[in-house]
Amino acid sequence: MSITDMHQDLTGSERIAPRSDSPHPKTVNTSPLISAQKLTKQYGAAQAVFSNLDIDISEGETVALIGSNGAGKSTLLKCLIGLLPHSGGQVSVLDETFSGRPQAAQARRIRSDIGFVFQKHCLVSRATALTNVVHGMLGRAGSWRGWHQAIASPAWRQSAMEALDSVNLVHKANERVDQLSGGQAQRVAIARALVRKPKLFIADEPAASLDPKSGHDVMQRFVNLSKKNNITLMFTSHDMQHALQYADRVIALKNGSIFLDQKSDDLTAQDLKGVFSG
Ligand SMILES: Nc1ncnc2c1ncn2[C@@H]1O[C@H](COP(=O)(O)OP(=O)(O)OP(=O)(O)O)[C@@H](O)[C@H]1O
Repeated sequence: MSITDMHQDLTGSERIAPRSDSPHPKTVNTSPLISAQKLTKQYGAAQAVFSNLDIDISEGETVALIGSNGAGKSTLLKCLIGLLPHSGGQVSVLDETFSGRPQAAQARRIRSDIGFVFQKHCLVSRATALTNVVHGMLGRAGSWRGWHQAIASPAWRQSAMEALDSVNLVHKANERVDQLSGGQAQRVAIARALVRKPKLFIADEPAASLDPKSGHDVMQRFVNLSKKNNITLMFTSHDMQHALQYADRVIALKNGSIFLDQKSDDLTAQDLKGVFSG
């Protein structure tokens, strides 16, 4: 369902019921894993993308970041984990606190606790699913062994197989990624992120390239894995159904500010209407 269709469907203050197979209810630990105060980002001399944002994300939460094209979702994700320097304010993430950009050692520590999943899965298409999952270990000590499953340690290969198992793809371990469907490839990308045993998943439009059925399948698996392993998940999405159904909490950016920050269970159609209007 497109955003436009959803807006037409959602009228008044009608509540949006989670699907019966939704991962709700959720238990959420209260210690903040990410905390930003007065976060501001400006590219060069352009108008600030956002200003003075205050955000706290608790350990174990699943958070959807929504907003129109250009609202600043990807920029915010990157600023929150120090991949992009911010222009004002302060960020604490994974026990590292910085203003501007993290120091090199901080950046390494932060990155080592994050599993990334992107819209275009960014896998090596001519390599097997197993080798791609082993690639998740690149950046770890002795990581040259992460270039190919054949030179990976037995422990890493075992972890990679377990990660593939958790996305039900063990039977595809030795198939090249370019022989897999889009949904299967995205599940390999999730396994590659999971094998790092991260504390935080950062996912930019993880289901945007997929058809609706595969998109739901990938999101369902992704959220279930996050909950099972107590991994905090922040994902951006243009799909309101995904945001409502799979996130504990929805944050909407609009005109450089936080337009809405609510538990998904409490969100009404009326709340959502304004995110994309005006
Ligand atoms: N590297 C960059 N240099 C300059 N401006 C940038 C850069 N990256 C993003 N921007 C600008 O920052 C604003 C926010 O972009 P961003 O990609 O964060 O938005 P978004 O909400 O993720 O958009 P979309 O939904 O289209 O992916 C846009 O105006 C964009 O043009």
